[in-house]
Amino acid sequence: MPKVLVSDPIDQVGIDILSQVATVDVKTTLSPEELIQILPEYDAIMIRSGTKLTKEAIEAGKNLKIIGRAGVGVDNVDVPTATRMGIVVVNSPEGNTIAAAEHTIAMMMSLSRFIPAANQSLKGGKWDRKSFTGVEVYKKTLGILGLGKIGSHVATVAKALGMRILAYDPYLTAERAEKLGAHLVELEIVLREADYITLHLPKTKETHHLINADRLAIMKDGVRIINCARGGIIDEVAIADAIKSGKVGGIALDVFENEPLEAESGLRELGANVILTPHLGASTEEAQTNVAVDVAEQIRDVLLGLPARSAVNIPGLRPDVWQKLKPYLQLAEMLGNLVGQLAGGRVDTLNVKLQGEIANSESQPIVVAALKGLLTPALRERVNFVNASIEAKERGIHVTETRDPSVEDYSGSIHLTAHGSQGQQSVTGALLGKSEIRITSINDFPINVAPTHYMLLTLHRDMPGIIGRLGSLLGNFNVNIASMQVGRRMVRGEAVMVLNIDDPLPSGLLDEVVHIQGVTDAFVVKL
Ligand SMILES: NC(=O)c1ccc[n+]([C@@H]2O[C@H](COP(=O)([O-])OP(=O)(O)OC[C@H]3O[C@@H](n4cnc5c(N)ncnc54)[C@H](O)[C@@H]3O)[C@@H](O)[C@H]2O)c1
Ligand SMILES: O=C(O)[C@H](O)COP(=O)(O)O
Repeated sequence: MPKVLVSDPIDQVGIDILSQVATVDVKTTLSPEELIQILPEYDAIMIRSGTKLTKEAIEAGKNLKIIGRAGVGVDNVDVPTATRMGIVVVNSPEGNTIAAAEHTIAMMMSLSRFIPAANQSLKGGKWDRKSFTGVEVYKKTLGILGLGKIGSHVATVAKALGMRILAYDPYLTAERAEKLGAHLVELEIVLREADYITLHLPKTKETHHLINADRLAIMKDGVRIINCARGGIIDEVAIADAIKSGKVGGIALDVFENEPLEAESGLRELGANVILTPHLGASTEEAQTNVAVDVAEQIRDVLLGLPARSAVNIPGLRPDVWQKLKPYLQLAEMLGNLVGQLAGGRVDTLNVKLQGEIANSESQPIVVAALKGLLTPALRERVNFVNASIEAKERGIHVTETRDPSVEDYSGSIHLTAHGSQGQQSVTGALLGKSEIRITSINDFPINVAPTHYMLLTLHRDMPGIIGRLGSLLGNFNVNIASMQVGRRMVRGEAVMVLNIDDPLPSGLLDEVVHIQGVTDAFVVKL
């Protein structure tokens, strides 16, 4: 049974799903060193934001097949290292959207009405009404930085509260923003005009300290800022100074540059207009059930050899799409392997052409499967669907894609052309029925061959006696021929012959095959 480590608190429903297929160890208090020590034992790990999967930790996880993040942000996972090691990284992109958006609205209302401070005062024995006169959000301007899933829900709710919404998101269309009742504008306009600013961006190099002293300076006096996205998008020193100077009227932070927030952090010292929560955005019963089910199901599926639906480092496939594509993925992988072996030396370019009904399908998984096949002779089990593209890129293999829905020889077919140090080779394959794989052309010679483990291919002149001479040669070396096919474009012209053989070709025999009169080239293929 595979082993799964759960290293952050995850809803029991997720553990139950994992237990269907794996031995599950829940260890939520591991130090980074302890994690590195035990990670080699595990096939999968399920985490939240608490566990840091650094390069060193992932490299220690020699047997890891999948990292499951029960939540959205994968900034605590070194995804490039996981990808290079062929480890799928999955998350739950939508499971906690509503929870995080509602926490944001709660933060905005709490900032406006001093609810946490008033509560603390009352419980401290006071009846102080004067200190806690708030402001209304109605008719105020809310600036949303990042109008993705959470930002969009915040916009919808804020609109219903009567707010004017400005949004900054360079990757979004103005039409999408308008549909949400938001005006898409430049960052500077949001900063200058908003009464409230809320962040819903990923943490990236560009968003690091997006809110810094210079940007705080151009904001409206008394602006209130909410960050339920990621620590580090706001410069914490700059914002603390802006609170102290009165430039900023209030801040509500759920996330911090360092988590857990240091005991001695200056943020803890600030007054009633500063609200801090310990990364609670996703902490609702509903969200925790959603993300646990979402991610545990993906870990279970990957351990069973099925695809993940929301992988961040390979194209995720819905089960129905995967069912349809699966035989084509096998076909593409076989063809990639075949064309790579025919090409022999270094391959510089691979063209993947999708023909017939498959031409309108999602191409990326098929391209990845072809690359996996192409690289398998060199990399063996080191290459998989996760790292095939990156391995190909690192080897300088340029991939092009074309589509031709008009090809009707078979319902759907895949044509691969490899250019490399030893010239150009091409192969085509199709499905017979729903899933039987056939090689249907080699270097544009039409054939119809079911691929087998060992094959011998010749390029030769179509002339009497050549098949007999090849048959006798193999017979003399005790190589059994299972089937044979010849493909030619014209009588007595160039031809290709494919022999399915039961045994590997003895060493040295290929040279003798090439020396048969009329044979111009020969290849041994092992699939
Ligand atoms: N506090 C929590 O517990 C909690 C819970 C869930 C998500 N999150 C965090 O909230 C953030 C948003 O999550 P989401 O699910 O809405 O993500 P999302 O991917 O749906 O939305 C992010 C949006 O940010 C935009 N964006 C990216 N780079 C940008 C840039 N440089 N400037 C402006 N916009 C940019 C994208 O175009 C996208 O529309 C993430 O950082 C996520 O990790 C926090
Ligand atoms: O990115 C997320 O999903 C949130 O930050 C939630 O993090 P958590 O799973 O640690 O609550």
